[in-house]
Amino acid sequence: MVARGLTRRFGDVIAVDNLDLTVERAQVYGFLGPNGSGKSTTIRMLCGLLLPSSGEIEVLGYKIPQQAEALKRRIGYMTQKFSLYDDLTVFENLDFVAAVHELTRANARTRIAELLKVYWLEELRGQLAGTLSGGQKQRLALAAAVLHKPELLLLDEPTSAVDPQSRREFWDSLFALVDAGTTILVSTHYMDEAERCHRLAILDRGRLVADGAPRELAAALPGQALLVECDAPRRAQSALTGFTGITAMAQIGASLRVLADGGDEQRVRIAQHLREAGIDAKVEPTMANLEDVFVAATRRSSASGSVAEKKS
Ligand SMILES: Nc1ncnc2c1ncn2[C@@H]1O[C@H](COP(=O)(O)OP(=O)(O)OP(=O)(O)O)[C@@H](O)[C@H]1O
Repeated sequence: MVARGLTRRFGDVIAVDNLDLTVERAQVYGFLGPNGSGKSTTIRMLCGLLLPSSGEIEVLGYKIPQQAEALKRRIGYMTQKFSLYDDLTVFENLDFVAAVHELTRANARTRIAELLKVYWLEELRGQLAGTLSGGQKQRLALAAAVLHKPELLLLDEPTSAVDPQSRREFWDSLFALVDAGTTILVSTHYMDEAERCHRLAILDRGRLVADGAPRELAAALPGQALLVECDAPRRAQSALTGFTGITAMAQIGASLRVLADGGDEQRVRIAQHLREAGIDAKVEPTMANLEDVFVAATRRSSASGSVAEKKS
């Protein structure tokens, strides 16, 4: 999948701003971004549900939106909102989806039996979908989305309504699909899910602010992540507020995680500043994680956005 200069405006709002993306086959490609950053709008354009204002998209060899109808037969789409019928049973929902995809009766029965087994739905086959738990609904929705064996699966925040155990099981199912050759595009708010993607695009206010493999992104983080250990992390945080070269701070349990520009001299300056404020603290470098990458990328983008706004 390749997108170049992908842009979508809604009136004055630029929901997606000049996005360039390349997604290889049989990978999980993630979109990570805050609310309103353009994840859903991007996914909807990539699967031909929404027209771009400008830009070019090619998915599985089809030009989108011109050949969107042909593409639709080869993709599956699942959103955070449960979009099946509450008053049909698990089996009836899958049977309905099989009819939409025009499977023969015999093929539908074989495929549904397979899906009920793979997604642990056999015992629930006669239960009304509306009475399923969040995790069960999501397994049913995934079964429905892959019923026609799509080559590409687009998932828009599929795990936002389920517990951590169900999320883990859901991701196991995604990797099983990838092993079978499916390409998966998934948007998420969760850092642990983002870490599991082969590659990741970080969006902020419609713009691509970073992309790459999660580990590469963490390794390429400009500046450094520091851990401040002391008796009074809240006091340390307020002492460091406004300190030049600090991008972000967050209290993690009894310590303070600091994202700072520069190298070791900056770490020493921070330790010195805390000492002068009467706080006895150990300031040590720590491994950057994806949350650091996310915070640094979105802060950088806000800073450049405000410069652009001032200029205009
Ligand atoms: N149909 C629409 N009409 C007008 N504005 C829209 C429409 N769809 C999206 N937007 C706007 O476009 C921007 C991006 O929204 P989008 O839903 O793509 O973000 P998102 O990253 O998926 O957010 P969330 O995580 O909250 O789902 C927002 O400012 C939103 O209000």
